[in-house]
Amino acid sequence: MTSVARPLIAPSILAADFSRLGEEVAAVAKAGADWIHLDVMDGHFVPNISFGPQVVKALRPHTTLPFDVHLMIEPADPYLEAFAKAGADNILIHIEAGPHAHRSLQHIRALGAKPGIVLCPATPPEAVSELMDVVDIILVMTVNPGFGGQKFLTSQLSKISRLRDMITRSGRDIRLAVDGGIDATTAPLAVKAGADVLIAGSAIYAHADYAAAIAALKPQSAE
Ligand SMILES: O=C(CO)[C@@H](O)[C@H](O)COP(=O)(O)O
Repeated sequence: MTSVARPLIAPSILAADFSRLGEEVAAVAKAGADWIHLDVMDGHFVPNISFGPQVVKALRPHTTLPFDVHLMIEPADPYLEAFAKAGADNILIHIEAGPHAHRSLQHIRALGAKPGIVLCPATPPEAVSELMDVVDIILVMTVNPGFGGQKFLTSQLSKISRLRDMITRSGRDIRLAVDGGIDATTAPLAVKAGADVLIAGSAIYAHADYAAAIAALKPQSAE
């Protein structure tokens, strides 16, 4: 297994208080977050609905941190430009959400955002092997997407390790993110397997002290 020091922490606002989203974004930024993770759900690709580009745009003035926008929508292509214009820095699409991921990722880069690809738990790491030259971020879902507060799937740890090896072999600077059930117990497992971005909703927003919650996700060796 590979160990990656100093993982980035990206709070998922899905677990925030939606009646005060702007304040919630600013609060985690102040508490030491590195990115803000925004989950976009369409009620079709995943069985839940969250928000669209207007909310991303409304939140943009509340922090200068990068916005990591995870599109759980199918199709994604018609909406890429709207999310880029709304202020998304990273735009991530699912490999399972359409046949032309390569084209979509190139489009995201042309829009001026960093392209990312997301894998559901059932998808093998090799599914993204032909995309290594066009992605800046690979996101391994450690739960089935659609809801926060689910249990971390330890079955995904070997996938993280294999993707870390694929990234090393590519020679490219690709971030390897994990999302779903990340807390103080599972974060070190994901980092040991090779993850360098930890996305967490409940483990941060359900905590009274956001700074302490973010610090608790950082492995001791990364302090
Ligand atoms: O994309 C998703 C869920 O589909 C995640 O970003 C969750 O929002 C993470 O929530 P926790 O598992 O950390 O509560």
